[in-house]
Amino acid sequence: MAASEPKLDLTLYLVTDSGMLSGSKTLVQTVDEAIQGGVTIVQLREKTAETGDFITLARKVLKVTRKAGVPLLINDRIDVALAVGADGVHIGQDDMSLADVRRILGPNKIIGVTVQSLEEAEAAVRGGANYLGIGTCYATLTKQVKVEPQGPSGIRDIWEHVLKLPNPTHPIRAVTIGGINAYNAVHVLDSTRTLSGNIPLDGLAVVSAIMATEEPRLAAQKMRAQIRFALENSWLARPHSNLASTEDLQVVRRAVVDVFMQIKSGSHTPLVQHITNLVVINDCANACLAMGGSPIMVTEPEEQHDPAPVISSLVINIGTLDKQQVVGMRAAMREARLHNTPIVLDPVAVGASKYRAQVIAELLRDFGAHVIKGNASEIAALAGSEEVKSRGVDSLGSGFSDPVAVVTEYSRRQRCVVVMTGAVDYLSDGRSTFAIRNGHPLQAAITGSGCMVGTALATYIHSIAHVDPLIGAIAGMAAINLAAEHAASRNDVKGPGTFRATFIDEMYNLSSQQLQDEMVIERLL
Ligand SMILES: Nc1ncnc2c1ncn2[C@@H]1O[C@H](COP(=O)(O)OP(=O)(O)OP(=O)(O)O)[C@@H](O)[C@H]1O
Ligand SMILES: Cc1ncsc1CCO
Repeated sequence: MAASEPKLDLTLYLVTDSGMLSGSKTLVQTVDEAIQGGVTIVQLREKTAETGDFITLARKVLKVTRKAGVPLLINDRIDVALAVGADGVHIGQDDMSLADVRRILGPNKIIGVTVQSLEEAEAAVRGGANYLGIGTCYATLTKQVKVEPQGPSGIRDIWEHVLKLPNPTHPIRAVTIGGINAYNAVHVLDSTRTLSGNIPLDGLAVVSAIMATEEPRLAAQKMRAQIRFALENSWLARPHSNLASTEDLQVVRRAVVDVFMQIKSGSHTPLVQHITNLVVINDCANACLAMGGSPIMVTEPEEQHDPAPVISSLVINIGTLDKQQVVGMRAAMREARLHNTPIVLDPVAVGASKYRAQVIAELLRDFGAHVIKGNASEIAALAGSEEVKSRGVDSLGSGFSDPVAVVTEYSRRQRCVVVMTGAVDYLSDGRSTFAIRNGHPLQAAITGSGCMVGTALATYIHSIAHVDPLIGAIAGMAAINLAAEHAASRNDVKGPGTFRATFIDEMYNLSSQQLQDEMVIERLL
């Protein structure tokens, strides 16, 4: 590329659509302000414009992009790109072939290609595309799509595939497109990281998130902040779980006790939002308080926005699911994602009905979670295993023959911490896997002991930026199980009823010294 031409930076890629403009600003103003807010590359897409009008518009936009040193690509129309001297073009599968476009534009222009399958992606890379627009991530009104939205995991499959191609002639870059906004940006970037190597996409492409707002500069700034978080601060971006992955178990134990101490000492009181089931809601609120957190059970969809900035962590538990509750869960998870608030997902009885399975699949596709916690049958249902069956909310039988492989593999696939409860609890972030051998059979004799584990995890994993989710999860799991052991050993506990009340007392009484001395933890991977 000639020195005077702008550098290809795909971090925040704006695709225009003049049909979406809010009315108060022209397309040129919108692009200008969006660039000031942090857009790094612009594609002018005018599907219905007459050639002359398209060229006039492209010249005006080019002035703005050149001033900012940002590349301008023209969608589909090689003639328009040539006429105005744009920096390149973006083509789809139905447009002129990549080889022809390259021949016409020469080696120095940027050519991007929309790809929707492994085959299309491979062909575009082999044909010398400068970048791929991998789509469609989510359903959108912007463009009539012929292929079903693939969700982040489908996008990741394509990204992973192209990065594995032997001997590419140039570095492979890619963005994804389709329904991306500031709410899902971090989730999309996190969950499209390759399974081998943890390599993120180069950026995200947006249309309506910027074009349809009154404040394109602000919208672009928000997107940039989210992309920066995902690429630099999300726990998947950090040299991940460096604490949990140290060989020295003493280091892990100390980190766990530190996380516990922060809450116990009162130096931090996490505000733990729950949208949980009707059976356990009161027990979970009391457990949260007893551990040093502050519970807040906000469920109404319209009410999710206001408290969101001060929520420390969010528990989503589908125990007594109803349609209206799902709307509230979606609104809460959307806000949590915007604020990078850790989400603990408890897929209660997910194997019991197709409805539950569908709700969980959609929540995971659209928002993901930082922690998924379930008993063996719930994890089996999610991971697509037939090995462990459920009966209602309970897991049947003795569990998996290889629980470590199951939790580790599922955690890798979901890009989150997975906690599988039972007589032995397994916790994994996909790289390190631990067992916790604390707890008491009386926990299985009261309802909601699994749901209270969700509360405990969320209480200790109160900040994605400051707490390693696996360390926080170990702290929550060990603390609640030690409380159960202490309660069960008391003379005044005569059975499940007195155990239930005493269990809360012992969560309140547990000291960091007891955690340190009595936690039975084993590294399995
Ligand atoms: N036999 C046992 N020995 C020790 N701890 C146990 C035993 N059974 C369950 N637990 C503990 O109880 C807690 C809940 O785990 P469990 O697998 O029973 O959850 P669950 O089936 O989801 O519960 P629920 O549906 O009642 O909420 C975990 O902390 C686990 O360690
Ligand atoms: C019994 C029960 N049914 C739905 S949720 C719940 C609480 C334990 O998971």
